[in-house]
Parts: sequence; C-alpha cells; structure tokens
Amino acid sequence: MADRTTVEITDSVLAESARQLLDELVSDGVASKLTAQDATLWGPEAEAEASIRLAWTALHRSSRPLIGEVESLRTELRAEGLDRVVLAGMGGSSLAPEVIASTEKVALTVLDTTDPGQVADALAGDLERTVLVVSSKSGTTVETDSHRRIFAEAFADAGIDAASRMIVVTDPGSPLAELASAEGYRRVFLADPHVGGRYSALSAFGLVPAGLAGADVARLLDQAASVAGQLSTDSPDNPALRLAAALGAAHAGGAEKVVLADTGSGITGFGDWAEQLIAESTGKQGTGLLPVVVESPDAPGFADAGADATPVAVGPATGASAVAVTGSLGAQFLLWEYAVAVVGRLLRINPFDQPDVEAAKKAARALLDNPQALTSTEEPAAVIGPVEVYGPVDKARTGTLTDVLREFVSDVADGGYLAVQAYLDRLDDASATVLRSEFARRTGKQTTFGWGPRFLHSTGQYHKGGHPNGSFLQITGSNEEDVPVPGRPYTLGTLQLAQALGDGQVLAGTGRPVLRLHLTDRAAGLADVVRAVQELSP
Ligand SMILES: O=P(O)(O)OC[C@H]1O[C@](O)(CO)[C@@H](O)[C@@H]1O
Repeated sequence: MADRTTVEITDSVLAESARQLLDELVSDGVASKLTAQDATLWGPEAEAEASIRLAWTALHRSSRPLIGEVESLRTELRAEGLDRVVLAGMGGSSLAPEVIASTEKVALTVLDTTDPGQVADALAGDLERTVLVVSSKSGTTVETDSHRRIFAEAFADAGIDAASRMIVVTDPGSPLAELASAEGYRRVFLADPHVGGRYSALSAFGLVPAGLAGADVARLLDQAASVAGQLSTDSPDNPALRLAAALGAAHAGGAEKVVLADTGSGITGFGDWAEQLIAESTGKQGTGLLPVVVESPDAPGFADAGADATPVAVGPATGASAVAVTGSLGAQFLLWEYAVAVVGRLLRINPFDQPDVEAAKKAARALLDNPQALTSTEEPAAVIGPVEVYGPVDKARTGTLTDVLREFVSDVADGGYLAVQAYLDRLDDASATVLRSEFARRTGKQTTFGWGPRFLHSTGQYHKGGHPNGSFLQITGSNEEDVPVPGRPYTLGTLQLAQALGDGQVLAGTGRPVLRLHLTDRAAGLADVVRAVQELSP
C-alpha cells in the first residue's frame, strides 16, 4: 500500500487554475481553522450546523480508547464462537467499515439493502456464529431498523437470545440507544454526536464493525495521525488544500464530475466511500461535484473524460489522470474529508447537511402508508418480454427495448449524466453493474451506477439537489421470496418498491427525466437490458 500521502495535479491547465485558489486557501488560513473546528468557514447560514459537525478533525486521537474496547469485545465474542459479523447500516454507517474490511480482507457481511433475496441470504448464514452490529447515528433509519427486527426474530426462532447478539453503534440519546438499553442488548458504543455520518470513518461507526470483523483499527488511526499535521498546515503543499483547489478549479471551469478510478492504491472500494462524502456534502442548491466511480483507469468515462469531468486517480498517476491522490487508507479518509469540507467553502454551500435526502424518505413513507398505490394504478407503457417499461415513453416508438433506451438516452443533456439505479440484489444480480460501462461507452455521457436504496444515502442527495442535468434509469425486479418486517405492516419487498417509486416521484417532480424498467424475471430481464444497451450505436 502506498504510504506517502500526496496529491499530484498532472494536468498543467488545471494546475494553473488551481494555483490561485490554493493561494487564497493558504492566506485565509483555512486548514488551520478547520483543524481548530472553526464553524465560520462556510458562512453564517452554515454556522449552526457546522458548529456541531467538526469533531472528525480530531478522531485520530479521540478514537484511541476504542482500540482496546473493540479488541476485548472481539476476543470475548470469539471465545464464544461468535466469529461472523453482520453489519446493518446505511451510508456513513456502513461504507467506511466495508472499505476497511475489504482492504484488510476480513469477512464482514454488510446489509445496506432492502432486497428480500439479499437479506434472506444473509439470514441463511450460520446464525449460531453470528453477531449483528446495528449502526445508525440517528437511530431511526428505516432500513437498519428493519434489519434489526428481522434478525431479532430470526435469532429468537433459532432459540438464540437475540439481545446477546446485538451490538449497537449510535449517538447518545437516540431512539436506538434507548431501545438497546431497554432490551438489554449486549453492547452499545455511543459515538461522538459532533461527527456527521459521512465524516465518521475514524469513529465508532468505522472502527467497531471493521474491528470486530478482524481489521487492525489501531493501524488505521496511526495512518490518519501520520498525515494530520500536514492536513492542518496552511501551506501550498498541504495535500487536502491541493485536492480541494483542483476540484474547485475544475468545477469553476465546468467540470463538475469527478471520475474516480483506482490505479493501484492497495485500497479496495475506496470510491464507494468517497462517493457519499463528495455527493452528499456538495450536491445541493443546484451545484456540487458528481462522483463517478469507474471500474479501472481504462474504463469509459476516465480515459476519455470530456470537458465536464476530472479524472482522479486513487493511487499513482496514470497517463489519463488529471489528479492523483496517494496514501494509506487511514490517511486518505482524513485527507478527503478535509478536501471535501474545503470544496464546500469554495462552492459556498454547507457541506454538513443533506437537505434533499429527506424528500425521498417522505415520499417512500407516504407510499408505505398507502400500499395500494404501490400495486394498483400505474400501467406499464410497454411490456417487452420480461421487462415492463414505466415512464413517459413514446408508445409509437417503443417496439424494442433498444428503441426505449435510445429514446431515453437521446434526451440526456449535453454535459449531463446518466444515473443507473438498480433496486436489486447486489450479490445475486451483480451483473447489473456492467450497465455503467456499457451505457458510458455507447452514449459518451458520464454514467454512474448505484444500488438502491444504498445510493439514496449517498449520490441520492446530488441527484435531487445537485446540478440539474441528470437522467435516471431505475431498475426494479420481482421478488421470488419476500421477507416480512416484524412489527411493521410491510415486507422488505414493499419497502424496496416504495423507496424506488418514492425517489422516482421526487426526481420527476423536479423535472428530471426518469425511466423505470421492472424485471418480472430478474436474470432474463437483466440479460435483455444489457443486450439492448449493447445495441445502441456507439
Ligand atoms: O446513521 P444513520 O442515521 O442511520 O443514517 C444513515 C445515512 O443516512 C443519511 O442520513 C442520509 O441519507 C446519511 O447521511 C447517513 O450516513
């Protein structure tokens, strides 16, 4: 793993335009003020929120006591034969531990889905060996609460004392903290409430699940500590200021997309974590940076990035990258957090709120309260084999799936983007991910891919609040089996559909184009959709 933490701006034009911003950031003392948790950096409107969101700058120190606590709990659990860790958590409550665990190659089953099949597969694992980490800062997130209910019932059905298998990470005083104490859950880790979800990688939210799964969390904090001094220095060599200046200058020049490719960082899946940090922090008030996570530096969107995008290497620079960021995982977490907070200042937005996420949650809740709305009225505009088409398509021109998609992509704005949103099983339906590169190659448009509802807690903020130039392709699927949510009048399948339709309504309500393809047979439908995209002209 590359240990030296650097930000190299290899594109000379970008380097030149970043220089002025960098000088301003240095002379304004932004790095030292951020380290000192100065809440005035984002203007008066953001000050109240910022004043309760900046403790992450010190987590490499303040999280130290967790190292021993996590290690001793892990030892205790292992001694009881509990070595399978399942994590229920959305967005900031699961993305960091997933990257940490994958990078260290330790097993962690992450549940950030409402797909009934995927949850059923996790339930079918060996419950005798399982602990469930329930992570939620607010303690109210519907997906996480559903997973907790489902696992509690499954443990009980298997004759296992559920409370003894529940480990909670939450903010003090949250409904989850109260429930955990009322139910006598095995262990509650209370996190620092002055750290927001997407800045919580080095807090209990990142460290507890990853550490219980076997990751070396002390090393992670050491890595972050090793770069903290550099990040707090008001100097043009400060890597976070360099990254912020490069991204800010690129945005000012019309490149609002940040295309992230791993170029040999030694980190697995860093883009998925960075995606939430960038999109939820900056994508609001009609502005922001859209993260586009691609498969490799050769993938479409990176090597052929146009004027609307900046190719950023996570790892050493390549011929195509404009910016390259190297460093160990702990160092990169802290570096990107600093950089994105500083980009918030450059874009004049509050990087610590997510105002448009709530709209989709509200729409989903309304649909759950009126479940007939999910099943009854809407007729598909077309049914093409195992694929139902929903949306404003021209029926006269929709003979084949390729026709439908051709019409849809022809409307993607110039310099806009296409977002593929798959409300499917990210393990069993993993082949859906090829749609990102297939669309990007054939349309020449920047294309993102997200699993629903996971992306709702990440790029979902940008989709609704960021630059209004996205087109949205939702993919939903029939469920062979469904999973009831104990104590709730709905199943996971109903919740999943309500989330897709709710977000679709909100997107469409802002005038953004939305097309939904519903797969009545997932495998056959996905194969047809992929084939149809491949038939679009390049
Ligand atoms: O930790 P919580 O409160 O369950 O929230 C999960 C995620 O949901 C969001 O609040 C909004 O989608 C994210 O910012 C957050 O990381």
